[in-house]
Formats: sequence, C-alpha cells, structure tokens
Amino acid sequence: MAAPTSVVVLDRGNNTTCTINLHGATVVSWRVNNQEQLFVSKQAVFDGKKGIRGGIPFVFPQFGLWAFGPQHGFGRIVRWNLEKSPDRLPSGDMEVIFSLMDNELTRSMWNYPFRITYRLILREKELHFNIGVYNPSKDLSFSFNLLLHTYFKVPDVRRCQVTGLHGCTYIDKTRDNAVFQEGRESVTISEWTDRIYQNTPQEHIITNVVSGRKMRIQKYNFPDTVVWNPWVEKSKDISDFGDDEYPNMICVESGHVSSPVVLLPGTAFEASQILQRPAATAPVVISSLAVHGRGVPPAQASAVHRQVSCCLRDIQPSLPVQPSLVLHHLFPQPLILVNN
Ligand SMILES: O=P(O)(O)OC[C@H]1O[C@@H](O)[C@H](O)[C@@H](O)[C@@H]1O
Repeated sequence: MAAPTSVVVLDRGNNTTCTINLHGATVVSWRVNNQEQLFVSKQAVFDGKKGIRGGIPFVFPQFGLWAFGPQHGFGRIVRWNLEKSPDRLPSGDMEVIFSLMDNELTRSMWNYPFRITYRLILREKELHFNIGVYNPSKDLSFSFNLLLHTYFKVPDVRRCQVTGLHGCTYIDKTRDNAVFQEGRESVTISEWTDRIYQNTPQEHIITNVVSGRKMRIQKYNFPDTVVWNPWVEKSKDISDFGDDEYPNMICVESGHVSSPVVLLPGTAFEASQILQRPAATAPVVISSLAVHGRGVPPAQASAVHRQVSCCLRDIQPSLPVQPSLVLHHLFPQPLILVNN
C-alpha cells in the first residue's frame, strides 16, 4: 500500500487558511474568509504516488513530457520535508518552509545533487511563494524547468478574462507547438487551451474567479505563463478529473519553462509569486444599503438586496462602482436606495 499523504495547515484566523500536502508540497486549499480559491478535482487521488489533480502542484525539474521520468517531473510526486513548522510572524501572517533534496529516487531520474526551499506565507488576502533552488555541486552544472501549476477555482471559465498577455508570443500545444502572438487585450477561454506564453509581464489579473471577484498574480523570475483548460474532450482522457469539471477551473501557471534555468555549481536560483484577492469595494458599498423600490414589495426587499449584491460582485468585482447605475441596469424600474 502507498504511504498515506499528510497535510500541514496554516491558520491566519478569520477563516483564512492554507493547507499543504507534503506529497509534492502541493497546496491543496487556500481559503480567504472561508472562501476556497483553489480548484481540486473531486476525482483527485491522494495515494502518495500520483500527482494531486488540483491546488498548486510543484513542477520540477521538467515541464511536460520527460524522457527520464514522469510528465512534469518528480517534484509533485515525492514527499517533501517540513523544514520549518507553521509559525506566526510579528505581522500576524503565517509562515511555513518545505524543502526537498536529491535522494535515491530523484537520482534515478536526474542524477544531480540539489536542494530546494519552498517558503509560503499566508497573509490576510494573499498567499506568497518564495522558491530557492541550490546547486551544491563543486563541478557540475544542471538545468531545469520550474512551474507552479495553479488551478484557480472559478464558477464558469467562459466568463474569465486573463490580462497581461497581449503582444506576448505563445507556444500553442493544441496546434503542434506552433508559435503565435497574442492579439487580445485580455484572453478568454472557449475551447481546449494549452499555451505557454513567453516573457510575460510580472502581473496578471484573472476576472470572475470565486464570487465573481478578481485574482491578481504577481511573479518574479518566472518569465512564462501557462494557460490551460482541457475542455470537453480532453477532460474525458484525464482519469482523475471529472468530465463535467472543466468549467470550474482555470490554470494560470507561473513558470520558467520555455527555456531551462541553467544553474552553475555553488549557485542558487530564486523565484517568487504572490496571489492576491484584491479587496472588493462594490459589495461593501451595497451592503450598507437597503433596497426599496416600486414593484418590489417590502417583504422581498432583502432578497432583492442579496441579488443586487451578487450581481454587483459579478459585474464589477473590485472597481468602485456607482450602485445607482448598476441598479438601473439591473432593475429598469425606479428603485430608491436608503442608506442604513
Ligand atoms: O495531466 P498533467 O500531467 O497534470 O498535465 C496537465 C496539463 O498541464 C499543463 O501545464 C500542460 O501545459 C498541459 O499540456 C497538461 O496537459
């Protein structure tokens, strides 16, 4: 029987938590105010062997097919060490550090000494990732790919837009790895998508993630951004992914994959990422309003109020909005807003 997997939990308070499975140091949950931000398939396997389908698997030292080992390398299928247990920082944020060193198994696929430290910090609305890869050898260089294979949870991937890709070249894995240039200001998904965008900027925003809000990705030393969704047909080929789950996830992955990192003896590579749930101003504005309107009986006012708040989140997740304009759009009949 395979070794059971075990998890480490960061708890910042206020129902803001992050759970990391030592198997692959895979982040399997990130909840902000009790709201899950990451997608994990209902069919994910936790057998301590297979990579976990969802969350944030750690792709190393290979991205994609590999002649010497499994697809996406061994980083996501080996057990990592808990280098430093969860600890509260003076800021109130929670920190944990994992590490991985070469061992018999990794040497059988990739015969190099290495050491990785993977530090996570859970803030109020942010999750920080700091990665260091060290080459302790005196004479051998090695090269590798590294990628954080982040599965974001979304209500409907067709409504997501990803910014920051305009003008970037991309390798399209759905079209025999042909190279194209992105012409859209923001990228939407309506079919099987598997692209490696190159030399992308340090920031992307994804719209319409959970509760219709936005997610900000900031990255350092990760020149590539992979965008993946298997869509209808490819989903059926993935045994640990439900046929009907593709609308509920989008992978936007920060990595160093279209060219390898070459690490000289005695040197280190560092990269980092911050995921941030920007504060939503609109629901705050509207939640302090009571809705009364012609055609809306008082008994239904709170239901309308709830509906308006949800719609507002969908329409303008984080920008300041004019509630009256949005309400007018939603309810053409005159409505009176009473500030509580
Ligand atoms: O099924 P896996 O090995 O987890 O890979 C999932 C996908 O991961 C993406 O990052 C790749 O670009 C895709 O080609 C791949 O299909």
